[in-house]
Amino acid sequence: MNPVEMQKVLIADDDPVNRQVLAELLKPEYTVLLAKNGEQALERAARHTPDLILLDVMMPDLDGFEVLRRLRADPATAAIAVIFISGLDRPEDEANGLKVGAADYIAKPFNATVVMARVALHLQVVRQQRLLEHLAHVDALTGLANRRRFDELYEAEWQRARRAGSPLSLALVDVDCFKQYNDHYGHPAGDRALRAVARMASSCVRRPADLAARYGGEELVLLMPDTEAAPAEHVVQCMRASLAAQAIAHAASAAAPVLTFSAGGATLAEGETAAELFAAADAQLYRAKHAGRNRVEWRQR
Ligand SMILES: Nc1nc2c(ncn2[C@@H]2O[C@H](COP(=O)(O)OP(=O)(O)OP(=O)(O)O)[C@@H](O)[C@H]2O)c(=O)[nH]1
Repeated sequence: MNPVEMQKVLIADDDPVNRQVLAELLKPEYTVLLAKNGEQALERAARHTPDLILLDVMMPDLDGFEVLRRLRADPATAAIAVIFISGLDRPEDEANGLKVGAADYIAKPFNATVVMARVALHLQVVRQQRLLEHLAHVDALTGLANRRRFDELYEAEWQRARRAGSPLSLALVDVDCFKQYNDHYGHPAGDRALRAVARMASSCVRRPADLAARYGGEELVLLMPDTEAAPAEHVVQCMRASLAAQAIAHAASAAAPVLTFSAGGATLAEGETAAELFAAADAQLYRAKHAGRNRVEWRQR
């Protein structure tokens, strides 16, 4: 396996011998990170977001239980799987470890084969969870974020913009005469055309915080936090120019002989709700359609 694809395991144990034994065991298959106390474990977990933490229960200062509690309290580390490794081997210790949220509990002295098998099992679960999360957030046809993902992020970004007083821009992009495109070229060609528009969106929406999502059938939405109206409109114009450069024939379009889209945008105004901003962008899209399509309309302040 390519090392960049290796899953990351953090070993947190105050005993250097244990750390070394576990590290030697795991290194051939995983990227191994080490922490010699609870504070270091929290710091490394926040910085590297490992896929799994092997966490010693009895450590000076912060013990494993407290480390787990703090991991869960921080949204950035809350979902990381934790396996306790502990010298406490009574059934009630094990039950307690599982009760506070560990995925598993391994008593010392541990058996290397069992440790490897359990680590592999839990990392497999982590992989499957990630895959499910990915599938739940991605539109299968275009590979863009789906509407569910947009709805989640839109609400969060709107809250953030209101709190920080930062700009937030939103654009709705709707392919022109797409019904006619499907009718003329067939549904599979329509799907390919939608993918092409989605590629334009991904290549023009470049900032890490930006989001291009498929909102519905032939409609995309672009969410651009910390972006004023002019640069946001520029992104949409970039998309329009990129699509024009592709010159995908659309013989049945009333707008142009090639595939085009109309877009409407707005930038968050003082006191505006998320729903109002969305409605404002939608109203601009309506204007763009009614002014002849193949254009971008942006709400003026
Ligand atoms: N190929 C394909 N077509 C889709 C998909 N989703 C929606 N559509 C089609 O997109 C078309 C949208 O049609 P309308 O809402 O009438 O809009 P339009 O023809 O683009 O007209 P204007 O927006 O006014 O330019 C419908 O024919 C849908 O069947 C999809 O995933 N693939």
